[in-house]
Amino acid sequence: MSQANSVWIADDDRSIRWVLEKALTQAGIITRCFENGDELLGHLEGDVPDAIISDIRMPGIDGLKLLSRITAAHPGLPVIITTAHSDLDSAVASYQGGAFEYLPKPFDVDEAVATTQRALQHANKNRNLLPEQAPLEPTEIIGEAPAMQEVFRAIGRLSQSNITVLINGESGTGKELVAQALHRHSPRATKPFIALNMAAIPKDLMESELFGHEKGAFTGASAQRRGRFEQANGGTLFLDEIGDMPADTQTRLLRVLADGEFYRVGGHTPVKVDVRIIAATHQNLEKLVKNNTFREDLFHRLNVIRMHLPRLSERREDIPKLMQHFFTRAGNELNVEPKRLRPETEEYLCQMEWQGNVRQLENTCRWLTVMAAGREIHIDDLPPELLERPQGEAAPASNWQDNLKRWADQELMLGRDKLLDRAVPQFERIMIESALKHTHGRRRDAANLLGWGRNTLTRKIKELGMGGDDDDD
Ligand SMILES: Nc1ncnc2c1ncn2[C@@H]1O[C@H](COP(=O)(O)OP(=O)(O)OP(=O)(O)O)[C@@H](O)[C@H]1O
Repeated sequence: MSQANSVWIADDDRSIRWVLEKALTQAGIITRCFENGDELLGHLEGDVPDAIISDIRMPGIDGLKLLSRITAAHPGLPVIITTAHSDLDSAVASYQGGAFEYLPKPFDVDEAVATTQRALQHANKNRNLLPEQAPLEPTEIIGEAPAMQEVFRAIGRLSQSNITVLINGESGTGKELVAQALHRHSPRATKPFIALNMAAIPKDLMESELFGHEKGAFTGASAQRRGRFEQANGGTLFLDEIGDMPADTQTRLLRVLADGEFYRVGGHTPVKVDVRIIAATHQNLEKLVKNNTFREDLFHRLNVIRMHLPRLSERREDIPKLMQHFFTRAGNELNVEPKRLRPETEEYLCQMEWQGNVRQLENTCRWLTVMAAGREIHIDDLPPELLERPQGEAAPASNWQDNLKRWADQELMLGRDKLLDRAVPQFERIMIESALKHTHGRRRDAANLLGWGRNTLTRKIKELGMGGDDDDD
């Protein structure tokens, strides 16, 4: 099979085109230059190179649009984006659009050549891809919030490495999605990505699940079985909820990481593997180490690069886009037109807590796609559990004004009126109850604490139907 060796360059700057062409030709790469993206696109209809280098800003179609057109028409064709604005946004956008790499300008010529060579190697690998190991279906990661951009940047930076990564974040924040992206953008992309959730496997089966077993190793082991480590050989093993891994398994895992080999359960021959580990947890591993439930040495092995995924309520600005994305997906899956949110519904959903994070949001969109009658989603269409405060969720005492505001907004959005008629009596009732509790039922003292006269308090108690005899003083 021929080696990938041709690169197309789109840049409106003549000197850049010249420098790149010269350096790449010297490195034995066949180049072709275009002054802008439109010209390059035009030629793509007749011929396809092995890699593309494109500037981000050009007259006509810009580099990012060009990138999305190319990846749509030729998935797997590596595109390197060069940018004079090595700012976050463009880097993130190029990652999201599927750039192979971004080169901030002014770039070092040797670096540009090395990056191009890597892109060509990648193209070679894709060509030689074994049909049995299809690459993962890429799932777009939505995120414009600064913390998510930080995550994209890290994925970009780590894209050529095999380094161990530890991802922290609550359940449903997208840890597995990020682990997949790390894999897809790594030199192991064409090898397996195996995900395993420690919390979901019974303790006694964990070792056999990870390391496999020999025939007869235990009752029920009727045949030899390869474990996840062997399945992931050459690729990535994603260990979710690593904090739930039992102590014995932690010890074995540590040994595999140190030696690159292990024994199947009941086996005597070591099995060699080359596996990249990405671990994730919603727990505070440092705390588990302090409590002696997690091995400190294992923690240090895993904690090489740390990534944090914020709760959805800490990146509310992403909610509208995420919902749009999930509606489109659910619409496609169910073969119906994607639902749309009315502005007040969107506003209402944006201020919710989303304890289950992105997963809960995704499930809600799927539910709405099935259940909502019309194309537009009204607040009334929302599932009942979203219209009430979840059970057991107490309003934080220090921030009652925010909660009150949220309540008022919610009532108004639901089309209710005469809010004060309900809110003021409730407010007074709470104040009176607290004051009376504090004074063990002595009304005179309670009235003082509240700043009312004694008679006012008595009247209010009567009006509010709070009952009880005038018991005191
Ligand atoms: N930023 C995002 N953009 C698009 N989809 C997302 C995003 N984050 C999460 N999702 C989707 O939300 C769901 C939950 O994500 P994922 O399984 O990666 O979370 P997790 O943190 O690994 O959860 P758990 O710890 O409970 O396994 C998945 O269907 C995933 O595709």
